[in-house]
Amino acid sequence: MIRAHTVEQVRAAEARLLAQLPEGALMQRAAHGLAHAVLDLLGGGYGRRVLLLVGSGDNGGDALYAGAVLARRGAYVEAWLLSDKAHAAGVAALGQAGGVVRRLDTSSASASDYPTTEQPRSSSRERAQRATVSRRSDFDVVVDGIVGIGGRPPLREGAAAALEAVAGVPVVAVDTPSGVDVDGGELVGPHVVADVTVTFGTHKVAHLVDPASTASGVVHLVDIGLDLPEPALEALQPADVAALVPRPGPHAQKYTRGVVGVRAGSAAYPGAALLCVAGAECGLAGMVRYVGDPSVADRVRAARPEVVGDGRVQAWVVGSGSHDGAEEALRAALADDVPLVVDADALAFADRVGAAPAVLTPHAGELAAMLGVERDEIEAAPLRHARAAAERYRTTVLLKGRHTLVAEPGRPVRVTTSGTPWLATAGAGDVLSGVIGALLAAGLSPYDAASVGSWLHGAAATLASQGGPIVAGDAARALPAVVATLVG
Ligand SMILES: NC(=O)C1=CN([C@@H]2O[C@H](COP(=O)(O)OP(=O)(O)OC[C@H]3O[C@@H](n4cnc5c(N)ncnc54)[C@H](O)[C@@H]3O)[C@@H](O)[C@H]2O)[C@@H](O)CC1
Ligand SMILES: Nc1ncnc2c1ncn2[C@@H]1O[C@H](COP(=O)(O)OP(=O)(O)O)[C@@H](O)[C@H]1O
Ligand SMILES: [K+]
Repeated sequence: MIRAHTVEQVRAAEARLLAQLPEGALMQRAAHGLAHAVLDLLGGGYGRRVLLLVGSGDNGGDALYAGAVLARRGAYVEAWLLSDKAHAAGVAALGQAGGVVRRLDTSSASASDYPTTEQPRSSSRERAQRATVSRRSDFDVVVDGIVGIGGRPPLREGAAAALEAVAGVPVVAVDTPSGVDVDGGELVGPHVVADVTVTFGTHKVAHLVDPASTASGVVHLVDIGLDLPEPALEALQPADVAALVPRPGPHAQKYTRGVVGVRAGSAAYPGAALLCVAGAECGLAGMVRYVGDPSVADRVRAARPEVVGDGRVQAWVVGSGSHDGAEEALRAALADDVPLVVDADALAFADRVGAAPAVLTPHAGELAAMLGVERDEIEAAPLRHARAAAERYRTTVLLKGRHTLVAEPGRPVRVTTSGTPWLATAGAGDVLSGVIGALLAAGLSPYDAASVGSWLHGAAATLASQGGPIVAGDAARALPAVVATLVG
């Protein structure tokens, strides 16, 4: 499991640890982890050219101490101090290791004000090294130590101008890309876009949740020994999914494995019925029933001979492509008093679900309609809105997107990091609702069914895609192979 904690949780854990350790020990752990990640990225230290952007807090301290390690490994390291309050001991350490420190006046900053070739007092060895640093774009890497968990977004003007001055150089962010909303994962103004983020102790919400996660690049976690409580957010990993995926026991029967019923599709959208059934037929439940318009039911049975008609089920999937039959389909499903997946057209009636165990599966547009806000507000703050919807409906809400979120009152939000943008294709959501229904029928809780189903759906898309285009049915067909690799 990958876990992410809030700034407040990290600070509390850090305070407990600091009380037991010699002064500065924690920052040294962080700085060494950071330096080694930069060395890995650069393939070594000698002859490499590193620029540190240093803010006023401990985030800058981490960058400066890491810079000292890199300088001792033979790198040319230059620090631009963006504040006159930069970490004093870190500045001294970098100087002693042979690094170059520049104090910048960020009050009048524009990108063109930043240093290019001219260098301050220096030894001949330093001058010789620096001769290779002829243009600002000649740095091999920028280490973003502007702000970490102490930052309040957006980035201040001076820091933003410094960034602009080195645009195009790969960036390693210290702890978080500076300027992002660390706990909310929102982007509210200028911020760093990192290639790699080296974080400490635990992931932060912004590393996993969109839109901020797109600014984090590859996230590398350095263990600094924090003892942490239940996280704010978690991302299932293959081993977690494998532990949760239902398997038939030696004496399994189709009924003990669970029966999933599908009330989806309509004469207007027969394909939704086929795709939802294809997801439900991933093999994780014992049987699939289909109930709907007779012409659609004929097509489902023709395509899928295993599918049977109405009868007892352990879970219903309702709404994908149901069109104007959604309200009636939801009413009929609710009458059975079993867990259900409420998708697409049925989401307009989500209030009727009441206390029934359920997974609501909106995309951003559907959630916008449910909450009475604009779609772009959901896209700018998916975590906030997924949580709000889970509270409003008192149930499990799965908000679809690049990093799908599963929110349930009182539980860490689960974020799906499997998948590929090729999955953004018509009907993919219908397949997802079917898979989640199968997992509910097999006995998983709504929270586990939603997060495991979403992970499998993303992994199946990646497997089917192989880096190229797919249609929704391709993801459905790849589901059994994904499950096989997990449980095999
Ligand atoms: N908490 C922990 O467990 C650890 C923290 N460490 C480092 O310490 C960092 C936190 O340090 P601090 O609490 O000193 O805070 P930061 O260094 O993250 O930032 C605080 C400083 O940045 C300035 N600032 C705030 N918003 C800004 C903005 N939008 N633009 C420019 N400047 C802004 C503030 O004036 C403040 O002085 C972590 O992110 C991490 O890098 C590590 O050294 C080790 C362990
Ligand atoms: N950029 C993306 N990267 C990865 N997955 C995506 C992306 N955009 C959408 N998806 C996934 O594709 C599916 C689309 O579902 P949905 O929007 O309901 O489409 P439809 O209504 O056509 O079935 C969801 O599972 C969603 O998480
Ligand atoms: K940073």
